[in-house]
Amino acid sequence: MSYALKNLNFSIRPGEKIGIVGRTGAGKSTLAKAIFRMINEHVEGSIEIDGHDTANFGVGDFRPKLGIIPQESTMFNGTVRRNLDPLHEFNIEDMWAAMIKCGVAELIEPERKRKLTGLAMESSNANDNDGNDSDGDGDNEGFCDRGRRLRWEKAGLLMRGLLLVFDRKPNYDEDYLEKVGINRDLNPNDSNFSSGQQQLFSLCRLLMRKRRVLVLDEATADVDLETDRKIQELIRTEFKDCTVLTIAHRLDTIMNSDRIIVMEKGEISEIGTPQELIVKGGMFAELVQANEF
Ligand SMILES: Nc1ncnc2c1ncn2[C@@H]1O[C@H](COP(=O)(O)OP(=O)(O)OP(=O)(O)O)[C@@H](O)[C@H]1O
Repeated sequence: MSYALKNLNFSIRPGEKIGIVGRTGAGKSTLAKAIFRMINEHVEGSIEIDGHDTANFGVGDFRPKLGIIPQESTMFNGTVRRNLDPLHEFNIEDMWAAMIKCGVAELIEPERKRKLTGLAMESSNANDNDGNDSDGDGDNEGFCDRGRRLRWEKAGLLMRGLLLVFDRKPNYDEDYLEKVGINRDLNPNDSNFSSGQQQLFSLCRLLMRKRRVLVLDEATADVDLETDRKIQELIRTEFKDCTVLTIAHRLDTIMNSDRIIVMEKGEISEIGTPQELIVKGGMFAELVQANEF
């Protein structure tokens, strides 16, 4: 029998960021599936997490500790909200915070940025309606109100600035989110979202759930370079304590990894830091030189 994976023997330290590369059919996705025990037949050897052989656990015991963004991101029939939280595990605030971080919020509410900066204007207009010289006696009450209004506006802007600096979000309520479309129905069969945008949804799901081991299988293959960079930065900050295995087709995506695994015909042909592998002059160095990603 010919095996899709063979002679694999390696350890990954807690919190390590591992990039996995290799040519098509080298066994990268099979490795990810093996970690998740999505392959159970014809398996020899063992995979241990925290010193425990995963074969001794029920899948339900350890899968909640793992997270994966597969090559093909999936959208379900149902609302945006159901797509992110099918089991109703999260409150709306946490969901919205994750959506903002991943850029999903802007997909369902394209005018989000404008609204954030425009709110001060709205509050100013609201004051105009009920604050200006309301008794009509022509005294300088309007002037006083204007001064007060300006102070409120400044305080509002300052508050918004602080919220942004500390990465907090304004208090969005259900009505507001209903209006921007969190309960909008998505039909996976129509072209509501591009495949890159669907990958952002998958990332969002992952961000809401704290997993200790993550596997990203070409998770950003369909997003543009700029978005990919932002996502990698997000992964570095949000998942800094997690062990992350990133299968990538783009050099940029994995160049900041702690170590790189190069797969070839189901085996590990090279393993080491990116610098070590470049100096070594093997397949990884060739891929870098040819920029073959
Ligand atoms: N379910 C399966 N049954 C039999 N062979 C399989 C199965 N899944 C994958 N293989 C084979 O295992 C090998 C590795 O496939 P795998 O999808 O892991 O490669 P990969 O490195 O992820 O490729 P790609 O970059 O194209 O996604 C291939 O030869 C493939 O044909």
